[in-house]
This record gives sequence, structure tokens and C-alpha cells, in this order.
Amino acid sequence: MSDKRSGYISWDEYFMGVAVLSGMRSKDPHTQVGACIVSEDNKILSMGYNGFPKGCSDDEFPWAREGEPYDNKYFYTTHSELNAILNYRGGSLEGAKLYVTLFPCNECAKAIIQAGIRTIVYDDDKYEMTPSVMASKRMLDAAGVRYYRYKRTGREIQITL
Ligand SMILES: Nc1nc(=O)n([C@H]2C[C@H](O)[C@@H](COP(=O)(O)O)O2)cc1CO
Ligand SMILES: [Zn+2]
Repeated sequence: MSDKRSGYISWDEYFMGVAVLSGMRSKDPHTQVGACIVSEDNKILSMGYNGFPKGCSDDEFPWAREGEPYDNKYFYTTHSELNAILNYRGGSLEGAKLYVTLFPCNECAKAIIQAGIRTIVYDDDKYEMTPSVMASKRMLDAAGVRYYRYKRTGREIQITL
């Protein structure tokens, strides 16, 4: 009886890999974010990436980061976490785990808490010093939602399609 294969990727590598792959669909020229929601028994429930809502053309709505709020992207981009929550057509997300490539903002934190997601695994936290992320962590802590940083293995995972 041969021993099982070694070197297979961990659950966290698998699901963070799905989140990274989802982010590759983002048309945001500056920051591409991907999310993957997983059940407590490691079933993938939903995925999402940041972009404009259905019907709001990627070629007509603004991708600018500066200028009047009406003319930059922030009013219009749906964040990857919210897209993953809204893309889920099943029942409840109670107790689910969210893998996301960038730490959730305060708006997404509210949606995450209200959806019943209990754990967040994040990769980058480049906005950690912003009021948005500080408020996000304040609510997540108050709501008892656990979050931890994805432990990068440094392993290159090759995907050739
Ligand atoms: N956690 C997040 N998930 C997201 O999907 N986003 C989206 C909103 C914008 O489309 C983009 C951030 O643009 P920028 O400020 O890095 O140029 O990523 C942003 C954050 C940060 O809170
Ligand atoms: Zn957000």
C-alpha cells in the first residue's frame, strides 16, 4: 500500500488561491481584490472580486482614484467581500469563513458581521492605518468575528491553463 502523496497544498493555500484567482477578474487598474467564502466543513460557498455592479459598464464608469467623488471609482466599486456575500444563492452564511486578499473595510465588516461570517483570513493589510480599517477591526472585535493573516509559504503554485 503506497503512502499518500506529500506536498499537497493546505486548506488555507487552496482557498486563498481561489481568492487570488478571483481577483484576477478585477478590472480595477490599481487594486485587484478577490474573496472566497467557505463553509465550516471546507466547502466553497461563494467567490467575488471588486468591480462595478451589473449594468454599470467597466468602460463607462470611472476607475480614477482622485477627483470629485461622483467622478472617481469609490462610489461605484462593489468590494470583493460584498460581491462574494451577494453572489451566494444558498441559504445562510452563518458560521462561514471568508478568505480575502485585502483586509475588509468598515462597510464590508458590517456586511460580514450581519451575514454571520465568523472567521476572516486575509493576506494584505495595506490600509491598516486608515480609519476605515481601524473601524472595521473595532466592529469585528466587538462582534467576535475572528481574523488572522494568511501565513505565506513562499511556495510558488504554478497554474498553466
Ligand atoms: N477590502 C477591500 N476590498 C475591496 O474590494 N476593495 C476594492 C475597492 C476598490 O475597487 C479597490 C481599492 O482601490 P484603491 O483605493 O487601492 O485604489 O479595491 C477595497 C478594499 C479595501 O478595504
Ligand atoms: Zn469593503
